[in-house]
Amino acid sequence: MSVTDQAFVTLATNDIYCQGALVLGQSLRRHRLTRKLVVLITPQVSSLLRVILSKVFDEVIEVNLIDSADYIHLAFLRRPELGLTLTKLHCWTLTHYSKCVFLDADTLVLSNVDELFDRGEFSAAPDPGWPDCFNSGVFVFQPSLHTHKLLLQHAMEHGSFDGADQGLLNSFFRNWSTADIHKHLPFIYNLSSNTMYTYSPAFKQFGSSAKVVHFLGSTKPWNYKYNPQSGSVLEQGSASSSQHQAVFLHLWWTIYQNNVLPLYKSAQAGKAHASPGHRLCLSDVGALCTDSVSGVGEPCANSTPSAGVLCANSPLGSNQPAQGLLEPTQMVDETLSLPEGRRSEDMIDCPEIETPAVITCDPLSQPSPQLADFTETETTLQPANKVESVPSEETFEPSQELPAETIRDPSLQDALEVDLAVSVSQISIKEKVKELSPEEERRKWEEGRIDYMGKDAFARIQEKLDRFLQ
Ligand SMILES: O=c1ccn([C@@H]2O[C@H](COP(=O)(O)OP(=O)(O)O[C@H]3O[C@H](CO)[C@@H](O)[C@H](O)[C@H]3O)[C@@H](O)[C@H]2O)c(=O)[nH]1
Ligand SMILES: [Mn+2]
Repeated sequence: MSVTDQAFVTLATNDIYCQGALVLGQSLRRHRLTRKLVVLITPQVSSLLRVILSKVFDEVIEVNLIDSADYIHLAFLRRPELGLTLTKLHCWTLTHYSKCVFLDADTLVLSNVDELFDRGEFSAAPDPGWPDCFNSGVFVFQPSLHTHKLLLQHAMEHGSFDGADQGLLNSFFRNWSTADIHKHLPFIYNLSSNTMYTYSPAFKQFGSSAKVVHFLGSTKPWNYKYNPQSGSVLEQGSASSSQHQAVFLHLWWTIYQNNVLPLYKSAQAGKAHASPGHRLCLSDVGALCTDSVSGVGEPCANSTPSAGVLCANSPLGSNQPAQGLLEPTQMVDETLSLPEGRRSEDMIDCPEIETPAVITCDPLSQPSPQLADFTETETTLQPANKVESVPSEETFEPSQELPAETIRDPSLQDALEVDLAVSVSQISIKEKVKELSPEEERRKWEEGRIDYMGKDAFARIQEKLDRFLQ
């Protein structure tokens, strides 16, 4: 039974978080999806990723952070650090749905969660760090322009105690912890991956019923690398993960490999029809690199969104699935349900992306991956080269208050585009290193945005000086 006036909603403000949104979308499709799938994006998201998102989501809706005509703009001028926060709040504008479930792009759905739609606004699960507050990574809400307006007003008047949406929503829905126990979602609907090992016995007892896992915190699944041959997730740097978490990380990467990467391939196949500016290639060394011309910083109205991409400024009224320009070509398992109008015969294999014949650890093929006996999994975690890890500077750190002078208008933030490196033995998702013009470099320095760990590191500067002095 399909319910067209209810939806699962997520948010991705850049191409890196889009990877998470794609895995989340595909994980929802694996479990008898009966609601619409919606992703909110901002202008920073490249046109290539818009096309790919439109293959998984029924609606790809661009929301603009800055709208000079309304009070959001004014709010931003005063409280720019709430940028991402307010973007999440835009989900209340989806008034063509009667009820929605918001899921962070760093969540992964493990089984059908339709029963969440039986709950009312505002339902959420306790935050593991402070259980009298809810975690805003999974919540049930009722779209309403009135609530949206009240939330923005609240943001302007009171700010947010953690500088982000979770603090704001907790102070707005302040009686959540006491008023109605039905609005407390069980923890299994938002199982934070980093708490699994802080209370292991509980995880052992209840972990098998987990329905949504949340990779909360600064290290996201896409910060790891994956060896498709051995089925191992390669850990980066000093970040450690528990054996429990390893199973979920492995599941994330398996979905990424099987259900997301082929979408890039099909985008390549159809690029002749897509807007110019995309580049998707397999280099000599077997790396799959993506390139695109994104409408960075362009206002919604002036940009030319890809087919299937709606603008928040445009009338929202269509319940039609967003149809991309390209034929859907997904390499998925039979249980995966496709959006309306998409035929499973369209699925093709992806020969260039070399996948191993045997994946040694495939939790998807097990009856219940989350039930797996962890001592039996072959998932291994190995340290990976830290230099190649995704820089974490753009990662959302809720507790981290940025000094005011380094905060910029979020609509002007650099687009975070991805470099996918896919070889027989390794898949990695990296932020694309962009060559900046000397003017851009200078602007970055003047704004205090100095890459101390990277190209502006003292050792690099010294190298340059040495070369100059030779
Ligand atoms: O650059 C970014 C950062 C975040 N997001 C979106 O915002 C969500 C929240 O960010 P995330 O990095 O997932 O934050 P968490 O590590 O989960 O931290 C906690 O704190 C955040 C700020 O209060 C809340 O939004 C989260 O729900 C809460 O779990 C993401 O999942 C995305 O959907 C982006 O699209 N781009
Ligand atoms: Mn999150």
